[in-house]
Amino acid sequence: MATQQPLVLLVDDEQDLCMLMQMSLARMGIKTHMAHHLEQAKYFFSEYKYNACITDLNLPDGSGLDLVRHVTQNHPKTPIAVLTAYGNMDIAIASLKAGAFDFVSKPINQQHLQQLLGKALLVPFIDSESVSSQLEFKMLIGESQPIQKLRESIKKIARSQAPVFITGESGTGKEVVANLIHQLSNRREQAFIAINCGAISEDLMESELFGHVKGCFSGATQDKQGLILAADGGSLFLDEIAELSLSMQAKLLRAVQEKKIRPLGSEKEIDVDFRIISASHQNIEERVQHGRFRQDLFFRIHVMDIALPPLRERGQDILILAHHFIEQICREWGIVTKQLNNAAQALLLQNYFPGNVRELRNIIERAITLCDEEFIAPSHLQPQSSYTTLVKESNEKSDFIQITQAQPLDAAKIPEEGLEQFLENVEKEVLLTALNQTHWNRTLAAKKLGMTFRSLRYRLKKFGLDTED
Ligand SMILES: Nc1ncnc2c1ncn2[C@@H]1O[C@H](COP(=O)(O)OP(=O)(O)OP(=O)(O)O)[C@@H](O)[C@H]1O
Repeated sequence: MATQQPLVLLVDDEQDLCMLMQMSLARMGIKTHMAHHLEQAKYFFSEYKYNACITDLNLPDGSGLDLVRHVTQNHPKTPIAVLTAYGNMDIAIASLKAGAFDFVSKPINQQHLQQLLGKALLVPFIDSESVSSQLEFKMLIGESQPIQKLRESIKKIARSQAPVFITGESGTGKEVVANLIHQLSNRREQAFIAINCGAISEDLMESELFGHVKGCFSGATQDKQGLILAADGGSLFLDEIAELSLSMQAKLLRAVQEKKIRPLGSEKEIDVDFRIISASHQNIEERVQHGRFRQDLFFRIHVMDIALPPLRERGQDILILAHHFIEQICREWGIVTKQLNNAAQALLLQNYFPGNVRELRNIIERAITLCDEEFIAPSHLQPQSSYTTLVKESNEKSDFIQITQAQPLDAAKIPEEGLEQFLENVEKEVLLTALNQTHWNRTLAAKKLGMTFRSLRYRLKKFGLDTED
């Protein structure tokens, strides 16, 4: 908490309630002002510098939501929380979307109020437009309309404590966005912990997330802190959350709801305060309908949502990102920055990019390796492998398209490359066909191939086709 006595504005037309909150906050050493009308609150904001504000939503001369917007716009450093009628989640969510920090349900629980203020006053929001825009433009490259709109939503979302759910195809930047939300939030001084739930095996998941105590299973030679506890005070990013098993979902729900965890083999529960940001490239609502994702967990993690556009729908961002990656890679490698010639730019603009921004980066990295001249040409822009643009219209000619078909099996002929290699080639072709038919949606591809997502990932890794690393 700030060393100077913090000043908080309480806005409610119920004077008794204001007094009650005033007494409760005074016990925390917090000084308060009271306003009973919207206009009065705005006037106070023009006269004083507040460390936080709590407002009712129904004010005699307007809505508390107006005050949330006013404060978000004009006093971005001040967290503002709203008072809502018990159980009115819709309005609470609308306030969070408008930029509110958090909400407190009436009748007010003193302990909750104090916790909320404690958190609000702990670390101030970034108040300087220039610092926050520097971060936004450095971490999230792109100028297209969807990206400009995204930056606006991220700024509002970063001001709240609410769980965020991010959807988007693989490689669209879900982790980049989750990290940016964290960096712009007042949790930025604590850890941002990212986990890919699809990459950790079921048996290890509980110990990874919740930790374990020494000796609770063979191999547990010492206590281990779980990732949730590592995110204490900060943000936990669960990528591919739909991959969690139902039993892990139940445990996670408890951690999110109760803000407590129990490491494997431990008797003791540990308090933990983390903001959950999750992501999936799958249709999670469909999984809820099919009973494969818990509805109660879905509601908990899905308070604010963000949908990321695929790269192919971001127009000139393809070139902006390509230039960004060229500069970044050439700088890292200590070589003179290269340029894309016109034909190379045109070629990039017509690519489908099933692997989105990650795929673009890989193509650029490879082009820089192949190109000895100053200008990168189409011949340097080799796709990640022969499958990259197979999803493009089949009659559209592109330098990217280099389809190699497995030769049909001639039963009378022994393959020259040997059985192992032959079978591997066939396996690879089948994987690529399934991936292309599903536009690189690995979950659908796995389904088509009658295998689990994990098994598909294992095979893709084996062939170096996993675009996820
Ligand atoms: N807007 C962007 N600006 C700069 N780099 C980006 C942007 N979007 C994505 N990237 C880069 O692309 C790569 C993939 O991004 P990220 O891991 O965030 O995608 P993702 O959607 O989380 O992927 P997955 O679903 O496979 O986990 C990273 O190297 C990231 O830095």
